[in-house]
Amino acid sequence: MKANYDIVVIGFGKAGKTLAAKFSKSGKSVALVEKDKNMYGGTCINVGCIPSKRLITDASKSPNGEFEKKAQHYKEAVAEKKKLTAALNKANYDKVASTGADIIDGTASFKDNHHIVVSTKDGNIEIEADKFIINTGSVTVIPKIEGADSKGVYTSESIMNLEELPKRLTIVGGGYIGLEFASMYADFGSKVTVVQDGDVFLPREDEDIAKAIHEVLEAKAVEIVTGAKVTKAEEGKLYYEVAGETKTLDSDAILLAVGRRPNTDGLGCENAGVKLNDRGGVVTDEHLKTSADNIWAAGDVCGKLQFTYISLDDSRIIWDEITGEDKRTTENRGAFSYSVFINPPFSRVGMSEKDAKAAGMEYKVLSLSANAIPKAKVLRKTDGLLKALVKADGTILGAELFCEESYEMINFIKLAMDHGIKAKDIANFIFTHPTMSESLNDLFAM
Ligand SMILES: Cc1cc2nc3c(=O)[nH]c(=O)nc-3n(C[C@H](O)[C@H](O)[C@H](O)COP(=O)(O)OP(=O)(O)OC[C@H]3O[C@@H](n4cnc5c(N)ncnc54)[C@H](O)[C@@H]3O)c2cc1C
Ligand SMILES: NC(=O)c1ccc[n+]([C@@H]2O[C@H](COP(=O)([O-])OP(=O)(O)OC[C@H]3O[C@@H](n4cnc5c(N)ncnc54)[C@H](O)[C@@H]3O)[C@@H](O)[C@H]2O)c1
Repeated sequence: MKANYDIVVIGFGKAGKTLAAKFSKSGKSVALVEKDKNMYGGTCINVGCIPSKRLITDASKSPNGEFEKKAQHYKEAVAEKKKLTAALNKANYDKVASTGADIIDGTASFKDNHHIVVSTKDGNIEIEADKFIINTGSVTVIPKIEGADSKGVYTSESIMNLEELPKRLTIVGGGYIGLEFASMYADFGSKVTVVQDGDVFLPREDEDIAKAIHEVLEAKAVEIVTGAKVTKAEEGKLYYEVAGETKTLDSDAILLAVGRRPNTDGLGCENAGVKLNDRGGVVTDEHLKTSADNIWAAGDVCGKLQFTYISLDDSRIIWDEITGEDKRTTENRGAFSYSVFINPPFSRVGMSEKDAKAAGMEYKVLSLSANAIPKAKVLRKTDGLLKALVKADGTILGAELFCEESYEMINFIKLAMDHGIKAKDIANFIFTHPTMSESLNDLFAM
């Protein structure tokens, strides 16, 4: 380890590991500082996307019959998930280390805009660098309620290590994590209740889509309570108020899923002239440069979109800026897409009908029931609804796909939108058969 580097990356997230490896391969001297050995590779592979999607996959294979059989299947799934994350953690470490970058185990804090102090198990070390990249991710928001840290209350991270399948699970929050875990634990065999603060279920989505998702969750016996003010958690009991009445929910586990906030605690940004917004996110320009001229920030820590693929794209933007190519920015990366991995998955790109109405745009809605798709019948997955929004000239404004394999199909539509491909081109595109994507022929027929 040296005391001086060209580039120091703080945090082993998606952007951080990508940039550390690329800059190191290009001949720069690079150090990557990570505070937790269990987090080599970041949130996604250790405690986020990959373990949750592995468990979601295994949940869909839960055996029929008595709860004990389901609980055993769940226990095995958790054990398998641990093996997968351990293997990925090692592979991520090896991949970066093999480029010659130094990986430093410790917690970094800025001393000024050219120096950090790293607190390691052997004491503090000071490191100087020409440039810094902040990639410290986000942390779970713990709501300010009595008993939030009591026994039986979990975060997404800790519940994925719980080996006993809860018979009854209460989830606070009906966002991405809340709904994915609701669908997953219901598939594993838990009786799930989701308690959320707002009055409207899935307020970001169109009403018909939210209704279709609600119905599918209800069919799995997931109960959704809206407009609730959660007040206390105690010995598995969740206390909340709805319409002025105090209610109690008994459960074997409570999952807190009310959001994640940028992780800038103790980073000493103020010492380096790096401005934060009122939610603690690092403020950047469209090149992801912070208010300090030699410091960039990528991923969840910016407090905007919290997705692995956005962190990866942030790495492209920073690479372009530092290497002088200056091509990609946060303004030109195209339509924003996402998938919620419930069963069936919901995926969206671009505008919803709600968005188009609010923007006062002229649009036409194209829709299709998942039940009309031959491949959906083959897969025995006929629940769902597909919607697309187009202008009169066939320009695609957005799509909302609630159907099996939508997480693959949505990427095709983003590509079409980013490259100005029109509805008629998709309506006449030759898809292989039988596939879920071929339904886009019918969906986009105007
Ligand atoms: C349960 C769950 C499921 C998810 N599912 C999906 C999904 O399906 N698809 C998707 O795209 N996204 C998903 N996400 C979101 C996704 O995981 C994050 O957006 C992404 O991992 C953020 O990556 P990042 O590059 O910002 O940083 P991270 O991967 O969070 O890495 C930050 C790293 O910085 C380290 N660190 C923090 N502070 C310091 C410091 N001071 N010094 C040194 N090291 C430090 C941390 O230990 C951590 O390893 C999910 C998240 C969760 C929690
Ligand atoms: N498939 C994916 O891409 C995926 C999956 C999981 C997580 N993520 C990322 O992780 C982030 C965090 O996920 P999340 O689900 O924790 O956050 P979220 O912001 O998506 O949802 C939080 C939910 O909690 C509700 N809420 C807030 N405070 C509450 C309270 N006191 N009581 C009851 N409900 C309350 C909100 O109304 C909202 O519905 C997401 O924003 C997303 O970017 C992505």
